[in-house]
Parts: sequence; structure tokens; C-alpha cells
Amino acid sequence: MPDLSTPAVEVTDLTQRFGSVVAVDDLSLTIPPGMFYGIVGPNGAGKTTTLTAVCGLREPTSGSIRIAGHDLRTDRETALAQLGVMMDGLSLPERLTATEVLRYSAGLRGLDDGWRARARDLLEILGLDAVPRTLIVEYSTGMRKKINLALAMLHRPRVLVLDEPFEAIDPVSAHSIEQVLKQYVEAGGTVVMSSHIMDFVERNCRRVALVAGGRVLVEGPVDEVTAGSTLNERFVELVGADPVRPLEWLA
Ligand SMILES: Nc1ncnc2c1ncn2[C@@H]1O[C@H](COP(=O)(O)OP(=O)(O)OP(=O)(O)O)[C@@H](O)[C@H]1O
Repeated sequence: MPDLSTPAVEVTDLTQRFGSVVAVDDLSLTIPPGMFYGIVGPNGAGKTTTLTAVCGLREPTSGSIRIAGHDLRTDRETALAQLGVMMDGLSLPERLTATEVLRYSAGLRGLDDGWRARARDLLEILGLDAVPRTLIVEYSTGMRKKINLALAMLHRPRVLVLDEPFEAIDPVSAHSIEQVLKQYVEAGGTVVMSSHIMDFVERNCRRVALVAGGRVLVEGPVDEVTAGSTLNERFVELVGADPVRPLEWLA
């Protein structure tokens, strides 16, 4: 069972500037352990930038991050050991097969032999066991997502950080991934994920943060945030949607 007194992830006053662009603007989030936590927001809201900082992949302009109580700056190795990360753009050893990549990762992490059974299960559930000889370089976008998820889970981290995990994933695979993540949370893990799939967030996440312009617009239990509407409706209401003017050249 998770230590319920220590947040799984604590982001305090996080700011990330890129030149004159303020991608994340004094953002704070406290993510309790043992739950599905969703981060939603429009394109360019700062979701990926926030998750990139949480994973220790970029030093923020200012602010602090703690993973299961470990400060990412002062206790980096222990903080990162708590995390499994699935983000686009993370490089993979392209000339290896899925099993070889998992073996490589297990070796780097110094995992005991239990990784083999976990790897078999993950490859089977994610449907990657059907292409045992295919090299990563030959993988489709969705297959890359899946091997990244397997890599993220292989060492049984306390916290999984997933940036848009269902983008480019077919419905059957999405269903399998949803079941895997549910089991992971039931076993005490924490999933922090960004998504544009409101339906998924509403169905699975216990809490949600709606981010726009690098700030948290609203945060709380999903049913409080939705307040009787759907998450999709609340999203549009809070973020604001401009009416689309008629395109005369389509007439
Ligand atoms: N490396 C970078 N250099 C410059 N600007 C960046 C960089 N990364 C992100 N930005 C800018 O920061 C802002 C937030 O981007 P971010 O990718 O975090 O948004 P997002 O909420 O993940 O969006 P999406 O839903 O489209 O993936 C955007 O204005 C983006 O253009």
C-alpha cells in the first residue's frame, strides 16, 4: 500500500520560460498517491512542459518538484527511481527488438530476474509479442508508445507519468492499456497523465487539473470539477471556445 501521507508528486510554484514565452506560470499541484490523476488543457497549455519537468528531463526556470517526498534537485537519483515515464521524443535503441530493449533496460536498472515475467506479460497485453523479430526502427507510432509504456512499467515504479498515452493507439490496444493502468492503480501505483480524451479522464481519473496558459484553472475530484456537466462541456466553458466564422471559399 502507498504511504498516504506523502504526495506522489508535489509541484510547487513551477515556472518554465522559453525566451519570452512563459510555458508554465507559477503552477502548483499536489497529486496524492494511489490514484489516477488527469491533466487536461488546450494545445499549448503547458501540460507537456510540466510533465517534462516532473520527469527531471528539463531543469525548470524556477520552482520545485518532489516525487514521493524526494526533491528532484537535491535527491535526484532517488526521486527518479520512483518514476516510470512515457513521453514522446524519448530515444530508444532502434536496432533492438522489444524483448532486447526490455532486457537492456533491466540490465541498466540492475533489476532482478522477475523482470522477465513482467516483460512477457507486458508484451503480450500490449500485442507486441506478435512481432518478436521486428526492430524498434520498424515500429509504427502506436507501437513505439506501447514499448515505451512497457519500459515505463518494467521496474514497477511508484509513479507513472504518461504524456498523452492514447494518442495514435488503436481502440483495442487502448482498452488493454486502460485495464493495465487500472490494475497498476489498484495495486497502489499513481498514474499522472495528460490527455485530450475527456471521456477516458472522466471514466478513470479520481482528480483532474485543467491547465491553460501555464496555470491551473481548476483542480479537484472529477465530479466536483464537472459539477453536473461533462468534462468536455466544463473544459469548453472554462477555456472558452470562439465561434468559428464561415469559410466563404467552401461555399
Ligand atoms: N522547447 C521549447 N521551446 C520553445 N517553446 C516551447 C518549447 N516547448 C514548449 N514550448 C511552448 O510552451 C508552450 C506550452 O507547450 P506544451 O507543449 O507544454 O503544451 P501542451 O499543453 O503539452 O500542448 P499540446 O496539448 O498541444 O501537446 C507552448 O506555447 C509551446 O509553444
